Amino acid sequence: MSTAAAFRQHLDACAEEGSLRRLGSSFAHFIATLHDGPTPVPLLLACALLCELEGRGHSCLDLRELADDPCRLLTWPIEQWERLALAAGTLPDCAAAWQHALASCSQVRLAHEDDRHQPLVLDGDRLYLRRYWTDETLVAGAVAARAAKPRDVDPDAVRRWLDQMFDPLVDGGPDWQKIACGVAVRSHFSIVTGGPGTGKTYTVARLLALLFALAEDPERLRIALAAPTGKAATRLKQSIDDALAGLAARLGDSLPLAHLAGRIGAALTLHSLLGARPDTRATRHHAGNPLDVDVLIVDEASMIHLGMMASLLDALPPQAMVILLGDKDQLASVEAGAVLGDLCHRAQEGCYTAATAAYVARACGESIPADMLCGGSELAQQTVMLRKSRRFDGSIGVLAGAVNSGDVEGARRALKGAPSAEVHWLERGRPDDLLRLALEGREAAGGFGAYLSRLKSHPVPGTDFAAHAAWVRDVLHAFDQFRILCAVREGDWGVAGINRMLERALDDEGLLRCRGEWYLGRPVMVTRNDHATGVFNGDVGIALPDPVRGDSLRVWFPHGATVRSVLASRLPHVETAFAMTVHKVQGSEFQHAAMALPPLRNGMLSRELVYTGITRARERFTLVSPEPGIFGDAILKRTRRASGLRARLGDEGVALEN
Ligand SMILES: Nc1ncnc2c1ncn2[C@@H]1O[C@H](COP(=O)(O)OP(=O)(O)OP(=O)(O)O)[C@@H](O)[C@H]1O
Repeated sequence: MSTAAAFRQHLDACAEEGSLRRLGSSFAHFIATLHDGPTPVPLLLACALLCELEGRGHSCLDLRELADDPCRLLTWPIEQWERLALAAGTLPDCAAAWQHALASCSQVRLAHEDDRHQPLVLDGDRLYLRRYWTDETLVAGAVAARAAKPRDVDPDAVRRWLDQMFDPLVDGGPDWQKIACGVAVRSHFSIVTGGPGTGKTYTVARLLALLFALAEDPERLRIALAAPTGKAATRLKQSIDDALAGLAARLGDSLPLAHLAGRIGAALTLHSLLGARPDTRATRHHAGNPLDVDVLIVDEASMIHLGMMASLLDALPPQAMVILLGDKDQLASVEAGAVLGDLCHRAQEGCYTAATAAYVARACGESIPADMLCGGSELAQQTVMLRKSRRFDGSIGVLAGAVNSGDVEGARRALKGAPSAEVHWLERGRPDDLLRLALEGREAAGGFGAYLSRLKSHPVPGTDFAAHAAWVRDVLHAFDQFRILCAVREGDWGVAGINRMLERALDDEGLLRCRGEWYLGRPVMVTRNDHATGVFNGDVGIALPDPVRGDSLRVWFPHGATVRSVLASRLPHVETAFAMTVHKVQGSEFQHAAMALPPLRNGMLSRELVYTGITRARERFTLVSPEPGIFGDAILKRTRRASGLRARLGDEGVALEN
């Protein structure tokens, strides 16, 4: 048997025992079928590792890191790597040698060469699956071009309006919200990033008002609002409507803002905006059939994966401006890429040029601190980080800040609040503690108490539709007061186990009759997009009676200011949602969030995951963990995702910590 064939068998064995993704060994086999003669072993290994890392969200294989520190790259123990390396025989010993070994393979395209539809692309010391290289190239190109493409604005007019919209800061400047508006309005691409409650939507509402004020014909300005999930889209629209209503009152007759704001349609999910087609990556809107918009605002941009960002930018007409809103420190998308994190890589430092500072001084009346004038890419000039939280000025904010900066001791101190405090830690907790929190809360009518009591007051069948819809809205709202957030899916501390435990307890206590698959009050999360019923992955609804036929259960979902429903039996792809993974609650907030960390160190635990979980809590946050050390370990571990976006945008900066 040739060395290549023997190595392929070894990859199969690794897939069989679960140490490598099965897709990785299958892809290596596929590549071998395209090769005349025995396939070079480094190519087979690179294919398997590329797929392995793609499954963990990386967009490419970093050959430099593979050569220098494969265990760090793969987060494998040394023995696991050595076993694979031994089976591979002699491997290239540096990034240049890896490049050389791969560049001669016919299945690998060199980025600067003509495309012959090879499945792999080698770009410097990064190896890509073709699709990710194409997406990354498109995103980098579109972002750089749009950020550099100026809009024709009069800085003095911008200043006049901004001064009307913002009060001078009492605690000193700079007013980053004002700067964000001034900067965004001058180009076709911008980012407003900031933690929860820093005023991203407050700011973007002012930006919209500014655009109306500066437009020659504001009546014709086409504005679209979008977010990755239905829930985030609904929140965006609600927050923007509220902020515009407040601003309209402030601006009075100087701008017919209430009238203009009324013309902004509902916020859509990105899937709906782009016209995603079932079971394909194709969308109705693309460069050949662009979106019909002048201004696109996209919230919760940290959840957008590379492929989606590529589709979004491809579908934007050249004259449209796009503004991304999001928290760069939150968990990245489930799928490959950490696009917002990459684009905002230097947002903390600012990296503004003297020209930006001069524009900001004139258009916003603000001065950028000297230590932020280190110069940077066109994108850096269009990126503004909001730094002051208006919502989290108490313990939740202190905790989130400590976690975000990797300050384990500070985070531990912040967590040690009393049971009645905003933040509380059940060290050496057990799954039963989650049960108690869910059923009793930390105070009267906490946990799911409000939700369970609203459920009981359901109208009799045949009541008018409006009363039924009001009750459904009330139940959905009450359900959002509390949620259990899990880091993992499996085991006693995973969503499946905790949901089962809760259903049993609710049934035992006679609070819900959790018998069979569907029961009245079952909260569910959709796990797959279904165009036929119009529900999307991540949508959360509750099984409640039909308004007419009381014995038939429908699942009710929030739908803008109203509700919509689907017959429960038409929703095969759902799971119970008393407990949800932190990934799935991104874009949502709860009055009280209780986060469960599992007892074992797990690849899923990271600083971003803990930070995202904490910042889902509006008023109360409880951490339940059986092993105190896990929390500290988690916040010291940063998510690392290989990508070439930073380098392409000229914002590489410092290397990522582990
Ligand atoms: N400059 C300001 N002056 C007064 N209130 C403000 C200001 N900025 C924000 N707020 C208020 O702070 C709260 C949070 O603002 P906003 O919802 O815009 O934050 P956000 O960053 O979008 O939050 P999230 O990430 O949770 O969506 C809102 O009640 C908003 O009205």
